[in-house]
Amino acid sequence: MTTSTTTQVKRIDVAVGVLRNAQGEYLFAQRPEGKPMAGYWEFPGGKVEAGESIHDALARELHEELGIDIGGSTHWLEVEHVYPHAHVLLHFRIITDWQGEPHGRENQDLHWQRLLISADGSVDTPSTEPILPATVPLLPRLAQL
Ligand SMILES: Nc1nc2c([nH]c(=O)n2[C@@H]2O[C@H](COP(=O)(O)OP(=O)(O)OP(=O)(O)O)[C@@H](O)[C@H]2O)c(=O)[nH]1
Ligand SMILES: [Mg+2]
Repeated sequence: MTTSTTTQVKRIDVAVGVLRNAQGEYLFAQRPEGKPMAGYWEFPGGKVEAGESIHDALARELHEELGIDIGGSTHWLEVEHVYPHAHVLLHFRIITDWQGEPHGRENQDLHWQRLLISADGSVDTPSTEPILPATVPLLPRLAQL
């Protein structure tokens, strides 16, 4: 029996795919109804299952969510974030090589967006607002790659 009154939420590993096309645009997806933080935009991806590598989880998630098959993926960075609904460790990987045309297989809207840095150093993403809070601070770094 536990005597603690605090709720310990287990940290979840999430594989996140940063898809960049030949025009230098990045793919965003809108979280569908029924998921936590529905309506927020994100990079596609999802939870890593037991025994999976991050790359394998990403390949599976992008097939499930977008109907594409990725070639390689390159580690970019990791970010930890605590939401009311979850404590996540996000593993971002960059992908430039895939087969198939991404389409929303879970009724999510998709949008390819160029990342332009504005005068104050932030990135304008007018077509994909709001973006998940843990992902927003990474956009200026991505725009400079
Ligand atoms: N895919 C993705 N998830 C992100 C990003 N930023 C961020 O904080 N997250 C968080 O990471 C978690 C991703 O889990 P998910 O609910 O999408 O997982 P999933 O695709 O396996 O969904 P499912 O469990 O409904 O099948 C969420 O808590 C989400 O808020 C991001 O840019 N992309
Ligand atoms: Mg997902």
